[in-house]
Amino acid sequence: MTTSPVLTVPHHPLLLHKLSLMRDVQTGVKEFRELAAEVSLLLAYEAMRDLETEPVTLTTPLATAAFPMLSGKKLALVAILRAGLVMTDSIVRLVPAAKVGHIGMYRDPETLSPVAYYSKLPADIAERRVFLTDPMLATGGSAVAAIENLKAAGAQSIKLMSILAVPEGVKRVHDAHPDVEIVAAALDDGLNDHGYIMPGLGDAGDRIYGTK
Ligand SMILES: O=P(O)(O)OC[C@H]1O[C@H](OP(=O)(O)OP(=O)(O)O)[C@H](O)[C@@H]1O
Ligand SMILES: O=c1cc[nH]c(=O)[nH]1
Ligand SMILES: [Mg+2]
Repeated sequence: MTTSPVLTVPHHPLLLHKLSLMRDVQTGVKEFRELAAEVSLLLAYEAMRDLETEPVTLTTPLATAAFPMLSGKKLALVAILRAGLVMTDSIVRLVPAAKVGHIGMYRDPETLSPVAYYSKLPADIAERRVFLTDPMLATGGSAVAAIENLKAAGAQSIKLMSILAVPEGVKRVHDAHPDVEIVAAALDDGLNDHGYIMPGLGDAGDRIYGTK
């Protein structure tokens, strides 16, 4: 059976409002970082909608009955550095038993190709559902390289969580990895001549960490 690649854009008012504040050039580092963390939680709510549960018998103060608890594969959150870090740092509060991996990668400003400089992943990543985080899915080069890294390490179930995506980035990821579902807060128009998402929010890493 073949299935179509999945892109999910939740269109939730809270998510869109916070994303609009992130886009505003007047928003400073502290507020941008806080908003990125909040948007990440809302994205995780959507991305983790299909986590498995099983009934577990519990006793409330009034009755004993079966209630849903998470079951199935354990989770791994993997950040593409730097900008993905703010997302995993936030989401891990929702799923504190998740293991956290890091893939260091920056995009060469001339070629727009990803340059990998670090990788540390959970040893049992093959047995975990992986949520890969990077706020910006632009050309898609970084995400495709990170997914290749994850699959080479054995990962079998991967979802990509991005705050902003553009159609060319989504297509590049899905052409290379049709099994990877993408969850994004918004799908913007496209890329400018420097590979930046338009209208976008600028350089996510620089806005999170106050660098230039
Ligand atoms: O889809 P792509 O065209 O590959 O671009 C997206 C990448 O660019 C940004 O990282 P950046 O290179 O700025 O690194 P940083 O997070 O360290 O700032 C962003 O966080 C993605 O990783
Ligand atoms: O718009 C963009 C594109 C790539 N990386 C960013 O941080 N922003
Ligand atoms: Mg950057």
